[in-house]
Amino acid sequence: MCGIVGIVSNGAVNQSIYDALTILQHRGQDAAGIMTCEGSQLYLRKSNGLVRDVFHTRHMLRLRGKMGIGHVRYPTAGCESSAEAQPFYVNSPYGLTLAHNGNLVNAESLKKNLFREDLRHINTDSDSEVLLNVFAHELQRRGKLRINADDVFAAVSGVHQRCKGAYAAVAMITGFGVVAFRDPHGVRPLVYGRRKNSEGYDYMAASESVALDSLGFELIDDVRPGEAVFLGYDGSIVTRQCADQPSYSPCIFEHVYLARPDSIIDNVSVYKARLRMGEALAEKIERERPQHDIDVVIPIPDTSRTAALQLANTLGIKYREGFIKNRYIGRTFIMPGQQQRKKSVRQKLNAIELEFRDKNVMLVDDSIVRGTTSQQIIQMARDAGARNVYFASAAPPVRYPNVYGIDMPTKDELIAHGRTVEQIAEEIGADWLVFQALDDLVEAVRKGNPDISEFDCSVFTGEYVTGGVDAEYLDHIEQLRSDAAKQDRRLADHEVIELHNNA
Ligand SMILES: O=P(O)(O)OC[C@H]1O[C@H](OP(=O)(O)OP(=O)(O)O)[C@H](O)[C@@H]1O
Ligand SMILES: NC(=O)CC[C@H](N)C(=O)O
Ligand SMILES: [Mg+2]
Repeated sequence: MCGIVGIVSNGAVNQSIYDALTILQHRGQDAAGIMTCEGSQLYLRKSNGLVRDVFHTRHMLRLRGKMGIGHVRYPTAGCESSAEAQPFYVNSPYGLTLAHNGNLVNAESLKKNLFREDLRHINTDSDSEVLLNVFAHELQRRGKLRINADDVFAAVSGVHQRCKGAYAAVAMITGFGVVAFRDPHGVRPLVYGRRKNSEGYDYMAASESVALDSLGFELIDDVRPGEAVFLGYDGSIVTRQCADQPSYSPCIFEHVYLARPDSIIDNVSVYKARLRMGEALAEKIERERPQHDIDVVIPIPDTSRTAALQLANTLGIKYREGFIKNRYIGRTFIMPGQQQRKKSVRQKLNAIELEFRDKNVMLVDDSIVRGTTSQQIIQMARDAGARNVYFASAAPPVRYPNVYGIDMPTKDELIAHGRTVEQIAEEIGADWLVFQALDDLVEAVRKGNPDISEFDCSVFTGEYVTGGVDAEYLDHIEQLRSDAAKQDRRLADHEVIELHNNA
C-alpha cells in the first residue's frame, strides 16, 4: 500500500502534489518522489525518507510545471534502495513516468517477456518498473507520433491483458496528460476529483479521497475496477472502461487498517465501516460472554480508535484513552524490519496507570498481524496494574500472506498462522481474546455499498481474487521477502544506478 497522486492544473503543481503526499503519508513511510512536466521537460526528485525529509526548498523550486505525479512508498517488491523509489521513468515512447500502488504477481515472467519479445531492459527488481514498461510497450505498439486518449486507453487494455495482481497507478505522458488506472478487480483504491481554477478545473487522481478534501478538490468518483481516467494537459478529462470482465473486489484490509478513517473508498466511508466493525464485535462479545466483567474499553492508538469507541458504546461500558501515542512516531506495522517495529511500539505508546490499576481492561486493536503490538501492549497493561487483560481484534485472525501491496509475505511471521484462538491468546499473553467473525467484517464494510460483489479477504482466507497465486509463487515471495531475507539485503551495498535525479 503506497500512496499515489497525479494532478493536472493551469498553474504550478509542485506544492499541491507535496501536500497530497503528506496527507497520504500513512500509506508509505520509506520513500517519496515527485515528477513534474513543463512542456517537453521532466523534473524528478525522489529519495528514501518521509515527504518532509525528501523535499527541500531547492527541490521544490526545480519541480516546475502544471502537471505531475507523486508517490509515497512502502516496498513490497525489489529492495529499499532509493533507486526503487517512485515515480519511475522510461524515455520511449514520448517520455513516460509512473507511480504504482499494489503488487504484480506475474512480474517475473513479464520481465522475461519484456526482454525477449519487447526488447526492453528493466534495471531494478521493482514490479512497478515492469508495469511501466508494459504500459510503454503497449503505447509504442500504436506506432504513432501523436497520440490521443483512445491510444492511451488501448494501452491500458493491453496492460490489463498482460499484468496480473494489484495495480492502482498514475502514469504521465510528457506534454500530453496523466492517466489514472486501476486493475480489473480494483484491489487497491483510486479516486479522482476536480477543483475550480481561473480557466476551468484542476484535476487530481489520488489513492484516497482525503487527499482531495484537504486540497479543496471535490470528489468526482472512484476509478472503477478496470477503468482509466485520462486528464489531458489541455484541461480535458475522459474516462473509459478498459477491461473485458471487471469485477468489484477491493481489499478489505484498507477498511480495517490501511486507509484513513476520513476517506471514502468505493463509496464506503471508512469511518462508518470501522464503527460498524466495533458494533459487530461488541455483539459477538455479548453473545459469547454475556456475563463478562469488563470495566473499561481501551483502544490501541491510532487506527483502532473508531472501532473501539463503538464497541464500548454498544456494550455500554466506559471508553478511556489509556494509551497515549507519541505523535512523532509513525506507523509501526509498515516499518521495514521486525527489530525496528518492536522497538517502536514502546517508543510510540505509553500507559496512563490510573486507567489500568485493579481493573479488568478490554484492549481493542484493529488487527493482530505479527503480534508485535499486542504482545507488548498487554505487558504494559499488566505493568500498569490491570487485574485482567482482555483483547479484542476488529478483524479476524490474519493467517495468510498478502500479495497485493501489503508487505506480509511470510506465513510463519503471522502470529495466527497455524494457531487456534486459544494458542494466540497464550502467545500474546491475553486472559481472553476475541476476534471479529469474517462474515461480520464483510457485512460491516459492504453495508456502505451493496454493489461490491466480493472483497479480497485473502489475508483471512488464503483465497486470492486475481488468481495466479499458487503454492510455488507463495514459496518464492517468502524466500525473497521474509524478514531474514530483507535484513540480508539491507546489509548489502545498494549502489544507486539512476537516471537523472534532482539530488
Ligand atoms: O500485530 P502487529 O504486527 O503489531 O500489527 C498490527 C498493529 O499494527 C498496526 O498499528 P500501527 O502502529 O502500524 O499503526 P496505527 O498507529 O495506525 O495503529 C495496527 O493498527 C495494529 O496495531
Ligand atoms: N506497497 C505498494 O504499493 C508497493 C508498490 C511496489 N510494489 C513497490 O514495492 O514499490
Ligand atoms: Mg495500530
